Amino acid sequence: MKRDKIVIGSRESKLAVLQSEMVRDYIKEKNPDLEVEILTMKTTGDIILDRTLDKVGGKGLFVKELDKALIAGRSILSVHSLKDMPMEVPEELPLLAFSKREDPRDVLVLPEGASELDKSKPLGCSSLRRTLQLKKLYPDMDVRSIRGNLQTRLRKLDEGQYSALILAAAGLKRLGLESRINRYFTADEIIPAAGQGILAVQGRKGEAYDFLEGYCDKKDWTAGSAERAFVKLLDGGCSSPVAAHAEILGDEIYLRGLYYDEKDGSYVTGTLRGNKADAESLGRELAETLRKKGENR
Ligand SMILES: NCc1[nH]cc(CCC(=O)O)c1CC(=O)O
Repeated sequence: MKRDKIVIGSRESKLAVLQSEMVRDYIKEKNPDLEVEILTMKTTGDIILDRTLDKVGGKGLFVKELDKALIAGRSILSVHSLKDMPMEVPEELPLLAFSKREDPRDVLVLPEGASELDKSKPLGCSSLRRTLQLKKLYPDMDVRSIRGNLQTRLRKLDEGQYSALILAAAGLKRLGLESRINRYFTADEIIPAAGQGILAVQGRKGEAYDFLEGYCDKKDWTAGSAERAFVKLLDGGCSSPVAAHAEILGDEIYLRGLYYDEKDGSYVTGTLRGNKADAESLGRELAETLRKKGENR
C-alpha cells in the first residue's frame, strides 16, 4: 500500500520537536509526495519534575507514552534521544535506525554574562553519572540536582541559583545555543551516557519503512549498539549512572565504560579496543571486566 501521510510521535519539549523535525525533513526530502506530521505528547519524565530521575525510578520514563501511540496506530514512528531509550525495547516496537551522531561530549555552561566559575555556588546537573564524575574534576564544589527541559534549566542557571550546569553538547548545538558552552569535557573526563548525541527512530513490527531508506548511519549504529550492549549487561537504564562511549576508527572500535557499584557508591572505568564487527560482544566484554574489577577492589 502506498501511503500519502505518516505521523511521527515526539515528546513536546523544544529539543524533542526539533529532533523529530530533523527526521521529518530527511523523510520529506527523500519522499516529496509524502505528508509528514509530528504528534507531540508529554511523558512521565516531563511531568514529574520535583525528583531526580534515579528517585522517580523505573525505566523508559521518556518513552512509554510514545510507545502507546505507536501501538495504537496514532503514529508510525517515534523519534527519541537514544540515551533516553531503555536497553530493552518491546519486541513489537523495534529500533529501525540511528542518526549520525551529534557531538557526544558533556559541557559546562555558565550563567549569562559570567566569564568564570563561581565556586561558592553549586554545579547543577541531572544525573548521577555526571555527579559522580564531576566530584573528581571539581572536588571542592557542591553538586546539586536540577530537572526540567533545557530551557527551564538554563533559566534557573541565569537566575543565579547555580555556578554552572553540565549538559550534553548535542542538545545545545541543535538548539543553536553552542555559544553558551564554556568548556568541553573530553570523553575521558566525563564518559558520556550510552547513545548520547544519537537520535533513535523506532517503529512498529510488520510495517514497511521504505521512506526511511538511507537514514541510518552505519558507523553510529555500530557505536550506539556497542554502548547499549555494555549498559544492558550491567542492567542500567536511563537513570542509572552507567556510562559508555564508543569511537569507530577505521575498522577498529574503541570503547570506554563506567561501572557503578550501588553497594558502596564507588565506580570504576576502563577501555577496550577491538574489531568493529564485534561491537556488541566487546561492549559486553568490557562490562564483565569492569564488574569484576569493581567487585575485586
Ligand atoms: N536527559 C535529557 C536529554 N536527553 C538527550 C539530551 C541531549 C541530546 C542527546 O544526547 O542526543 C538531553 C539533555 C542533556 O542531557 O543535557
